[in-house]
Amino acid sequence: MSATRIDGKVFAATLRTRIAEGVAAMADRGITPGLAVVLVGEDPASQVYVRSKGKMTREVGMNSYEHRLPDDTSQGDLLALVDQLNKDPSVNGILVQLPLPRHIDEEAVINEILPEKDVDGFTVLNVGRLATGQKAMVPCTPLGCLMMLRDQLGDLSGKNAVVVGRSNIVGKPMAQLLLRDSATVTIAHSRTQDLPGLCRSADILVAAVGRPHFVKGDWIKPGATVIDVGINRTDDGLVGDVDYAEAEQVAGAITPVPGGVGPMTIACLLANTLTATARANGLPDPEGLTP
Ligand SMILES: Nc1nc2c(c(=O)[nH]1)N[C@@H](CN(C=O)c1ccc(C(=O)N[C@@H](CCC(=O)O)C(=O)O)cc1)CN2
Repeated sequence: MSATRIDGKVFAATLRTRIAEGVAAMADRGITPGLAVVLVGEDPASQVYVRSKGKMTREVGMNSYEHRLPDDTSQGDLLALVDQLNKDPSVNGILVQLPLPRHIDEEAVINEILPEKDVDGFTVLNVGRLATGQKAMVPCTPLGCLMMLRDQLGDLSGKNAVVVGRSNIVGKPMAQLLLRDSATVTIAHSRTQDLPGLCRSADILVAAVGRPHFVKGDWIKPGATVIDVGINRTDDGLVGDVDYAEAEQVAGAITPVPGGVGPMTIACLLANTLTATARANGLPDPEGLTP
């Protein structure tokens, strides 16, 4: 039997409609959320993502501020721009597009962003808040995965979840979010023994390793929900970390690539910007946009 295809494009479009309604409600109070996106260099994929972020920000009624800097921008100049955005009251969210050129210390730049404007949820303070169950800004990709999982499965408590990949951007925060929903969580990585066997124990399998078609059909428990975070550019086009053709024969539900997790990343960035704006203005968190 073929798995249910979890359509991230449709899910993200619905989410953006709700965000636009939240933005309209804020406009009634004279508030317009503002998102600043900083791109350093000319990485082609990053350029596409940043353009798309700007377009969708404007479409939901927010102000979009784009800062495109040359590849040889110094770390000092980038930090100065982040400081300027930190101080700008019209900017509620700041995102520095990753990856940064090699001569720039990514951690230093990210941690320069004020935690309350850190709509990526990458600063040490937000990471710590998420890990300790406090109100945090939550990284966009795992937040999008969580929304799709809850929509698909309802209550996640007691489910066995395996997250393959331990990056700061996806694997670790994904595991924290699943744990917060009382799933039993294992983080797997390159040194994990019997990875196929471990994956076969998962009711929820999240693949975030950055290796094309790494997870095979016979690694999947029949009926499991599979979330594929991979975005790998190959000669055959864009493919995920999961061998979709094999996996859909076994899984209960699965996200495709493209059109699965990817579109949710930008929708959740807008959700976080709305949340940051609400918090900055002493308003309650918008409903359904935070974990
Ligand atoms: N500061 C950040 N940098 C990066 C992040 C991030 O969350 N914050 N994530 C990724 C890139 N990314 C957003 O920035 C992103 C990746 C993919 C998509 C997406 O919609 N993908 C489509 C396919 C699009 C394509 O053809 O490339 C899909 O999967 O359907 C959106 C955003 C790294 N950097």
